[in-house]
Amino acid sequence: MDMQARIRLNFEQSIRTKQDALDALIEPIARAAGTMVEALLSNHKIMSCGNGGSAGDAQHFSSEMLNRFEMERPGLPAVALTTDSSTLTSIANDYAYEEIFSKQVRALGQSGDLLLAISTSGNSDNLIRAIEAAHERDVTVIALTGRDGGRMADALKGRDIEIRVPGASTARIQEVHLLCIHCLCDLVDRRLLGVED
Ligand SMILES: O=C(CO)[C@@H](O)[C@H](O)[C@H](O)[C@H](O)COP(=O)(O)O
Ligand SMILES: [Zn+2]
Repeated sequence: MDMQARIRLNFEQSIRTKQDALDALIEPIARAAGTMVEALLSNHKIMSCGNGGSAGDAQHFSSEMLNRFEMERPGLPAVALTTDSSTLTSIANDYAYEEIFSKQVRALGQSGDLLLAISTSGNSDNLIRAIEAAHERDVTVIALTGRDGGRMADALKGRDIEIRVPGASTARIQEVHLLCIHCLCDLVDRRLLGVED
């Protein structure tokens, strides 16, 4: 396959994955946005985490909360657990890589806060541990997953929400995760600012 055909295929697969996800994800995204608005209005914060590209997504989300998305508004309380290299390396070095997020959730998480946990496979151990730590702290989890939801889907409980992208390719799932994150930011802004349409 030549390069141009390959590019066309990537675009087409990305479009198809988004199209397939639309009907399945409208309801959980709306519910997750409602949960975020409720938490933010009660002065709670949103922590976020993920590995690799999903670490970038976690930071993408927190920057749009802390700074702004598309509308002018005060910054909102969010913290990406993926950014402090001293904390990440010391936890991984002294304990285990699996603990890099859970230890931060135990230190920072307070009852009523939220954790946005992002994984395409749903099987990353450090995210499973972060979810367990969130439950210990009465922190509700919003999970962006893919494939069959993996072990993360099984770890969720109570008011937790899973936004599971139907698909098998990590890259394509990540592309839909970013769209979900932008939907969440858009809905949060509109609800907080009272924009009707
Ligand atoms: O961005 C990509 C692939 O597109 C990679 O960096 C990918 O995020 C990494 O392999 C992650 O470790 C995958 O973790 P997960 O999505 O299965 O939790
Ligand atoms: Zn990637």
